[in-house]
Amino acid sequence: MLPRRHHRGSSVLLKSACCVTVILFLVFVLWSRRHHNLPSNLRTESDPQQDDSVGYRLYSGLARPRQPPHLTSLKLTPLVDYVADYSVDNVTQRPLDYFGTAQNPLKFHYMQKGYLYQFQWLSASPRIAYVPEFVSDEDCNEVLRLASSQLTRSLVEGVGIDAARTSSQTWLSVAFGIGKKLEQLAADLLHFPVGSCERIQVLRYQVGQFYKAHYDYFNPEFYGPQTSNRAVTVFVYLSDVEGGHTWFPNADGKLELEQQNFGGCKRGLLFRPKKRSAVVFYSMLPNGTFDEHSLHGGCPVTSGEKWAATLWFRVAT
Ligand SMILES: O=C(O)CCC(=O)C(=O)O
Ligand SMILES: [Fe+2]
Repeated sequence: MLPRRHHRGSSVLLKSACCVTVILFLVFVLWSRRHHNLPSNLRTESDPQQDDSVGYRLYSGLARPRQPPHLTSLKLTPLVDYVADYSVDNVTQRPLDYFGTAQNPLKFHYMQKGYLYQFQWLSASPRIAYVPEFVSDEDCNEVLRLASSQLTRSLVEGVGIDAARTSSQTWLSVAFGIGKKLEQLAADLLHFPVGSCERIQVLRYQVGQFYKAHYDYFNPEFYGPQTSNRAVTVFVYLSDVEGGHTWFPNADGKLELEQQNFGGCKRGLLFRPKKRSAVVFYSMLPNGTFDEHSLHGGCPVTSGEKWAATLWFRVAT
């Protein structure tokens, strides 16, 4: 009898141990599913440790990852220009359908004219990519040196001075010097021809200054017929600052216009200004029409100065 009792006792113990292991395993699976594919710089709204120290922040509610299975092998494999392999986008003349999402960024490196880019596709609607190191520190400083003595209050196109936009700014020619270099870098990245970039806008936001959500594209409904239009914006951060995120409220898939609501900056996708990095976003859909999801703005700066350069690339319409 004794050995049998002993046996029963140890089997109960074994069963409990199994249960505990299964429970621990389930807890681990649930935990890792929640954190799977979330890079350390990306937190969802429900995460109390919201931290965008590396550059961008995601609020929950974005569309599910839309990554074709044949692309999984592309992630983080260096030094290959994958771009050549995929179907072409009418606006950029570059391949389409290689987007990731903010939850699951599609990251790759590629060489372009001697520059090694790390490129991350974060959103398909609107189409947004992030380039963590787009320009050098020296390039940023050179733009600031040239721009800082020439600033005037920013205007809103077709309106003039407006409470929707409170920054200061100046313009850089793309014909020579650092302006030419920036255009060349961005054109190489986008595969747009040099010459399709407008003169470069250099912006300075001081504490409390912002740019309410707007479109870069000139909608012919409001601005009349356009012979060319802004297809894509390369927004380059030239300083580190607190606040001043670039905000895409409709990157959560909902088309709610928030021009009037700067209590916003709490939905969609936000990029923390990080010196040397760039956000690339498209105002046009691949078929050349206007993308309503490309609504974006600059959130108020909370400490320091936000400096940035805007490069708008146009296509004929
Ligand atoms: O300041 C920002 O983050 C956005 C600026 C912008 O949208 C623009 O220059 O068109
Ligand atoms: Fe803009």
